[in-house]
Formats: sequence, C-alpha cells, structure tokens
Amino acid sequence: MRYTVSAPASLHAAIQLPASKSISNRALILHSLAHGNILPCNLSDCDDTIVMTRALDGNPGHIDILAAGTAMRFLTAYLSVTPGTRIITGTQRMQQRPIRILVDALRELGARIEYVGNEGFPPLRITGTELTGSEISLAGNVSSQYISALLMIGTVLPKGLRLHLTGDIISRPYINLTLQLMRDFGAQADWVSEDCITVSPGGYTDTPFTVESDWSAASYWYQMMAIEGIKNEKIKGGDRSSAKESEDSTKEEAHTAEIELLGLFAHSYQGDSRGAEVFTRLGVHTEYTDRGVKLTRKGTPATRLDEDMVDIPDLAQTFVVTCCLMDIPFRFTGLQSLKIKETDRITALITELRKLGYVVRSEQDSILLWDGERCPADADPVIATYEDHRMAMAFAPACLVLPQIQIDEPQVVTKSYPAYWEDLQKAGFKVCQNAMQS
Ligand SMILES: O=C(O)C1=C[C@@H](OP(=O)(O)O)[C@@H](O)[C@H](O)C1
Ligand SMILES: C=C(OP(=O)(O)O)C(=O)O
Repeated sequence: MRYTVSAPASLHAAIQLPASKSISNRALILHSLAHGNILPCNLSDCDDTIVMTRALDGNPGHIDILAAGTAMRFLTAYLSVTPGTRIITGTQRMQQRPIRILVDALRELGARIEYVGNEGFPPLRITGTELTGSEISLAGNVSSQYISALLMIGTVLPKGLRLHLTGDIISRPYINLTLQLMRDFGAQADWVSEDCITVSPGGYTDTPFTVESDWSAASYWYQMMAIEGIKNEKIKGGDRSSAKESEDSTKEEAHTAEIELLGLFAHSYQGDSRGAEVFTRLGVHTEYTDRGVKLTRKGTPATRLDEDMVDIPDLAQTFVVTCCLMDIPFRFTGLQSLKIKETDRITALITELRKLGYVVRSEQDSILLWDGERCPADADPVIATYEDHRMAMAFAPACLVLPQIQIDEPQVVTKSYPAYWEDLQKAGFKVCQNAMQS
C-alpha cells in the first residue's frame, strides 16, 4: 500500500494524542507482577501494547510480540520469574535485534533461557523459576530496555537487585521512567550512584494508574508547526510581485497557525518531553494549558542545530527531517542505538533524504550531520518506511513544503500511533491511497 499526502492551506487542529506505549507496557508488567485487579487506565491501542496485553492475558505458550522492543525485553525478564515454559518470538527484524546482554544477566541471576534460533537473538524458550542471584553488572550502552526489564522484576526477587551499569549509559530517561513507575506501584528503587541502581525486595501494590499521552507522537506535530513557518517565510520571500493581499494573509496565517495536543503535561514522566525545548530553537512555542499544550510559531529559528540525542533517540528522525526541510545544518550525536531499532535508522534516513535532495552523512555509526549539501531530488519521491513507524511519521510532514509526498507501507504507524493518518486528515491533510497500489 502507498499513501499520497498533501498539506492543508493552513494548520489548525486539536489532536487527541495516543497514550504512551512505553508507559503502557511498563504499567501492564507492573500490574501483572502486583497480581492486580485495577487495570491501568488509558492504555495505548497501538500494536506494541496489544501484543503485551495478549502475552500477559490467558497464559499463551507461544508469544509473538511482532516488532515491539519493549514487549520482547520486558517479557523476557517477566517470563523468567513466572511459572511455566514459553517461547517468545517476533518479526524477522525482531529476530535481528540483539538480546544477549539481557539473557546473560538473567542467566547469571539463575534464569532458564535457551536460544531457539541464532545465539544472542530471539526467539527464546524461557522456563520461569525463582531467581536467587541479586547483584550483576551489565553494559548500559546498547539498550536501556535490558535495564528496565531487570529492574521491574527486581522487587519480586527474594533478595532484591543491585545493578551495576558499565560503559556509557544510553536512553537514561527511560530507566528513570521505569524507576518512577515502579515507585508508583509501591516498590523501592533508586540510583545509589551514577552507575548503580538498587531495588529492595517486597513486590508491588495494586494501584490505580493512568497513562499519559505520548510525547514521541507529539514530536510530529511540533515538526509540522516548525516546517509550516518555513513554508510561510518562503512564500513571503519568494514572489514579491504577487498581490499584497496574499502577503498579508500569509503573515496573518504564520501568526495564527495553531495546534493543540491533548493529554500532555509539563512535568511528564517521559524523556521525550525535552523535544518541546529543542523545538523552541526551531521557532515553536509551547503553552501548557489545563488539557494539554498549544503550539504556535514564535521567534526566529536557529541557523544551525547541534544536539546530543543520547537521551531522546526516538526523536532523531523527527529532528533530522525537520532540520533538512528547514534548511538548518545540524550535527546530532549520541545516536549509537539507532542501528538496532525497527530498522537501521541511520542508513534509512540517509537513503530517504537523498530522494528529497539532501546529502546527510554519518560518522562512527553514532552521529548524523548535514552541512547544507544538496543533490538532485527525485521528481516524484516515494519514501520507503522499512517497517519503521517513525520513518512514515517523520517524512509525512514534508508535504508542507513539497507539492505532496508519497509514503510506502503507511500502515507501519500502528506500532505506536494507529490514528496518525486519521489525525492528519482531521487537521486538513489529504491522505489518498494510490490507485495503482491498492
Ligand atoms: O524503554 C522504552 O520504553 C524505550 C527505550 C528506548 O530504547 P533503547 O533503550 O533501546 O534506546 C526507546 O528507543 C524505545 O522506543 C522505548
Ligand atoms: C525504538 C522504538 O521501539 P522499540 O525499541 O520498543 O521497538 C521506537 O518506538 O522508536
């Protein structure tokens, strides 16, 4: 399937964002470990949360978590302490996403896990047992999900858990998110030094819990607001001979374009809420209201952007595409985890941006940079999405500065934001399924 997306004349929308899949999937694991009766409220309806709910309900012997990294990692630890033998697997891509660091750590604690296919990768056969270990070291520089997975089972271990993290610690806000939710469910867990976390034994308490809206999903709306401003600048600066009336209405439009995102809070649990601050440098102003945030254009965008993204890896695609379309050279560091996500996001970004005429480069598999270099753009670009929801969502806003954009396999968005295309339509975008492709 392929969608052709084109932009509305002006951007005005109030959008109910999806719930955070990161929070939903943690809340579901904690709810299960608490043997709770009070189901968390406002759970995400995305694929990654549906597979988690299915795995935890009804005790299936064969669990397919499709493409959900959190479900694969969190359930591997969860099943290690849950009676019974199960096989857990996922998509072809999931079978290429490494899990050895987590499996080694769990085995050191006493877990019974076997590789069903390739060593170091899913699928896994896991037999739940009591884990008697309580102190381990593991690398903190590959995926924070391994650490979150271990922490969440820490409080149900007889002696609790002491985790020493080696190397640089990536995606740290996701570890803090885990600790925060664990505390909300009654556990004692905290950093005791820069690289060591302890979890006391004692288990969880059944607790009412409501999931926040998703700040990672919000980033695509911030992106639209940022790009919209550039479009208006171009129109204003471009055809100076055009009627003054149109210039005035453009000015008015640039001033009034407004998007409201419902269900976000200023003091969010989510690290990706830092995106709001980075977007102020791209001319997007955030006003917190009692029901979410209002985005408007304010100030002059920076002339270049240098940013360490080690704590906000899921926003990398948003900022890379936004800066190219806004003609803002950039250097983004801390991207070492991008190669093992839904696709190799470093390669995917470089390949797809070329189609739009931008020559982006990578360094040491962890940096993406653009110095303003251009190449001829494809006449009618079709963006490949590589089974990666964020490729579709980060490239669709390009239609604000192009006549239209075509997105291949657009249904990938269901991994985290099933209503993305419907929400674009609510905001006035035209989303058409290509006749040839249907
Ligand atoms: O714990 C989580 O909810 C997540 C952690 C991050 O992964 P890494 O820790 O592998 O970077 C992030 O990319 C992912 O989307 C969600
Ligand atoms: C990397 C992501 O998800 P996961 O690792 O949980 O599959 C993501 O949503 O961008």
